[in-house]
Amino acid sequence: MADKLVADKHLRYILNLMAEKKKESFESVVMDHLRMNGAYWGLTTLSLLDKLGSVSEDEVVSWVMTCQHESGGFAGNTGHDPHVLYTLSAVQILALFDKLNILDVEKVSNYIAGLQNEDGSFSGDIWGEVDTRFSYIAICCLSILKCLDKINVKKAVDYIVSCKNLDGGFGCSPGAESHAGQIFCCVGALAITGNLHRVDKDLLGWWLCERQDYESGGLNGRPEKLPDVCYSWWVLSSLIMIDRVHWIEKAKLVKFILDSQDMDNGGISDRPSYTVDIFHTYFGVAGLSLLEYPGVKTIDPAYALPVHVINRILFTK
Ligand SMILES: CN(C(=O)[C@H](Cc1cnc[nH]1)NC(=O)OCc1ccccc1)[C@@H](Cc1ccccc1)C(=O)N[C@@H](Cc1ccc(O)cc1)C(=O)NO
Ligand SMILES: [Zn+2]
Repeated sequence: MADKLVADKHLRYILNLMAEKKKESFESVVMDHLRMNGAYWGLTTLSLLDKLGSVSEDEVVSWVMTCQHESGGFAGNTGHDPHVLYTLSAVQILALFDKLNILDVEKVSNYIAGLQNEDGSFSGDIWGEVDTRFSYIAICCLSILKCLDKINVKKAVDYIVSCKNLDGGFGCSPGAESHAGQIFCCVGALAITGNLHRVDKDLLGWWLCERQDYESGGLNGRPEKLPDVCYSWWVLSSLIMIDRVHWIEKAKLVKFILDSQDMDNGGISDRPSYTVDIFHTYFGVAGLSLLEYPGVKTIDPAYALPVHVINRILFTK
């Protein structure tokens, strides 16, 4: 049982992973093709713990830039194919280091805008898979780059609203079942574009607060599923964006996350006494940030970046 966040252990866990990356033994962290996402998860966790200064900014930034494709999009690793998933992670990493100025913003924003379809939806890459995940990624990325005017926001919003279900939730496409991850994407995109009035906050708030497991205090992603630390982010950020976070028991959720830590070697797993990974370490710390845990910097629920980073981007020239 844990009674506090062992931040120093998590710091050491992440720095070891990054050091391992140098030895290219990447399998132990996240699959090679997800490396850009893994870097975003690790670096954002460091930033939330106010330890971003522990890594070499030049080394990280120059590696990120080796992943940019001629199309303007970013790949999950050097030489891989570009995809919006990795393009957002790359832009978020540059934002963390206040290095957006090194980007050819025109090229990156054209890559993303080029993936909007006639019906307002977005494809993830040139192969055309459509999913509301990609709507969120496109809107979040273009908003950080201050280029939302490059897409048809009205059509994008109308497409997202067409994915709203009778339970108040959202799925990956029209008629697809509600899932907390997709709900985060749709609510986040609506929040960024100032369209939260299109959400039925009480109906959705009810579906979301039902995700909390009475026994463990953890949150699951769908009815009947097991609670999982990463839903501390997908469900909680959605509840905060629609102003219904008081409908869950925060203290019990804090305990669920703290009990999922590896107290000796650092890292957080998807539930108590399982194997840790960088993905759940990030979403556990981000969840604690949303729960205002002491010593963790505040994260923005829509942009999934520290609030001081968002303020620097959106409210400076
Ligand atoms: C691709 N992916 C997932 O599918 C995770 C898997 C999982 C973790 N815990 C339970 N399942 N699921 C996930 O992120 O679900 C949230 C979500 C679902 C749909 C849309 C948006 C978010 C994880 C990676 C992962 C794989 C396997 C084990 C742990 C992490 C992932 O990269 N998630 C992305 C979001 C995402 C989600 C699903 C995708 O098909 C692609 C991307 C993310 O969080 N980026 O910052
Ligand atoms: Zn998980």
